[in-house]
Parts: sequence; C-alpha cells; structure tokens
Amino acid sequence: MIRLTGLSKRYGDRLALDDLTLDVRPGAVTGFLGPNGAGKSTTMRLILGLDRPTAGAALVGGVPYRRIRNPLRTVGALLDARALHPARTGHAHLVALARSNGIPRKRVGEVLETVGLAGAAHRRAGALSLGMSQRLGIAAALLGDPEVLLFDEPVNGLDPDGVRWVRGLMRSLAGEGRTVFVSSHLMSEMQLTADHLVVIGKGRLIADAPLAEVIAGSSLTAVVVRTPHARELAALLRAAGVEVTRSGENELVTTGAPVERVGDLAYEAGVRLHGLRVREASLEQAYHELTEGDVEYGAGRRGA
Ligand SMILES: Nc1ncnc2c1ncn2[C@@H]1O[C@H](COP(=O)(O)OP(=O)(O)OP(=O)(O)O)[C@@H](O)[C@H]1O
Repeated sequence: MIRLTGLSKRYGDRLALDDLTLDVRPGAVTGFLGPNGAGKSTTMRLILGLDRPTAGAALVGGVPYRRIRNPLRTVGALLDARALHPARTGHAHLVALARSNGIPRKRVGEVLETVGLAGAAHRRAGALSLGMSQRLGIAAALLGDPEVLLFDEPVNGLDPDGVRWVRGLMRSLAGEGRTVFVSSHLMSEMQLTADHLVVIGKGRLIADAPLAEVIAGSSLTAVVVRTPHARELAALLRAAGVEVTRSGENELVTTGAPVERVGDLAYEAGVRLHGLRVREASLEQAYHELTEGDVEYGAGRRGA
C-alpha cells in the first residue's frame, strides 16, 4: 500500500502539491488523473524518494522509500522510459539493475519475455522506438517482482496492441494482489483499466473514489425511463426534485437521482414502466466536469 499524508511540495513560489492525503490500496488498479501540471509526476517522484517533500510524508508499506532495504523488490516504477543510457542494450541495462539490487539474473530473461522484447534485447536502447522503450521500462519495473508498481503514462507511444497488452498487464498485476498506481491522460483507456481513481488539480485532491462512483456522480449520467404515462410520471418525478426531460413520446431522461429512486417513485405512484435503464457518462465527461476549474494550460475557448 502507498500512503500519502499531508504531502506538499513547493518549487520556489510554486506550490506543486498541496496537502495530499490518500491511500493507494493493493489488489486494484488506481488511475491517477489530472490536467498537465497538476502534480502527478511530482507525487510519483516523492513516493520514489527522488525528491523530498516540503511537508507531509509518502510511505510505501509503512516506510519512506529511502528506508526500504531492497527498493526494486518492493516498488517497481516506470517514470521516463527514455531515461536510459542510449549505448547500452536493454539486456545489459536490466542485468546491471538486477545485479545492483540483488535480483537473480534469470529474472532478466523472464521480464524480457513478459514484455515481448526478448527478440530486441540486444539492441542499443538508443535504437529502440518509443513503444519499445516503454516496454523496456515496464520490464525494469517488473524485475524485482515488487508488490507496489507505479507507472507514469505507460501507454505513451504504444500501438493499439501494446495499449491492450498494458491494460491486461495492469489488470493481472492487481489481480495478484499488488498495488498498481498508474497515471494517464487517456480517459477511454483508464475507464477500461482502473478500479479506483485519484484525481488532482493544481496540486490538490479533487476525487478519490471508485471509478463507478466517479461516473455515477457525473451530471451526464442519466436514468432513461420508458412508460406509456410519460406526462404523469414526469410531473411526479419533478415534484420529488428529480430533473426530467422528455426524449420521446413514451420516454423520459432523468438526472440527479439514482435509478433505484426513480424506479421506487414510479412504483409507489402505481405508474406502469416499460423500461428503466442507466445511461452512463463516459469517464472523459466525468473527468472534464471534475477538473473544469483546474486546467492551467488548456487551449483558449476557440481551440477547446
Ligand atoms: N523540478 C522542478 N522545478 C520547478 N518546478 C517544477 C519541478 N517539477 C515540477 N514542477 C512544477 O510543479 C508542477 C507540477 O508538475 P508535474 O510535472 O508534477 O505535473 P503533472 O501532473 O505530472 O503534469 P503532466 O500531466 O503535464 O505530466 C508544475 O507547475 C511544474 O511546473
């Protein structure tokens, strides 16, 4: 588990992270979302002890990263896939990492196989495509068979097959009970991959909730009701404080109340229903609503 308590980071007069408190739990993929400059990479660097917090703490398994005895066996991370010595081969890079972390050499072959790079292991890192570098970075993260994994934009540069592969990998790592914390700007992908979401904006926590709850909370998530008594039901739902629009002769779209309440209100009034279903917002829509006021580097209206 990763525990952040009152985590803050100041760079000069800029507060990059402002009092972040949250737990990232094992056995789930936690998506880490936020606009550019929100503080995601800073958070990951603080978790990995690459930078010191101005206040608060980031703990992995109850201790700060710097106090973990065998860090790569506890936490694996992909931060910047291009941060490799360009003249070194992927294989040599992993062998060196394994050696300096007391990891058996046979793990190198295993992880290269897992990420599909066995055939390119002896190419220089500088000659790898961005997608291949991402795979090598993921191999390095997996090398120590760690309980906690951090991935900063892991699908960056991957082709559709690669994106799918990363999704499956994250799901299976979480399925094995590991803690998987992954940042991404690809909302459609996060919607398919994450169980839980942490959303930050301008360094502050905006949401820390299950994916389903974030989507249910969107004003665009609606309940669609089909009934031969649309006018009568619309009136009684409005009287109960539910927002209603008529979308067809026998169809209403309601927002602001869960499906159970809409169904119960109809049942209690004895109104016959022919259909009752939830029309979910996309994560992209829910995300935009959550972060609307926190986008610092967005395009102007005309470009939006
Ligand atoms: N080493 C640094 N020195 C000064 N300012 C920094 C440093 N690192 C990050 N910042 C600032 O901290 C803020 C958060 O940056 P960070 O890279 O963590 O955001 P992010 O959410 O990862 O953004 P992106 O989605 O663009 O990767 C930004 O305003 C950034 O300019």
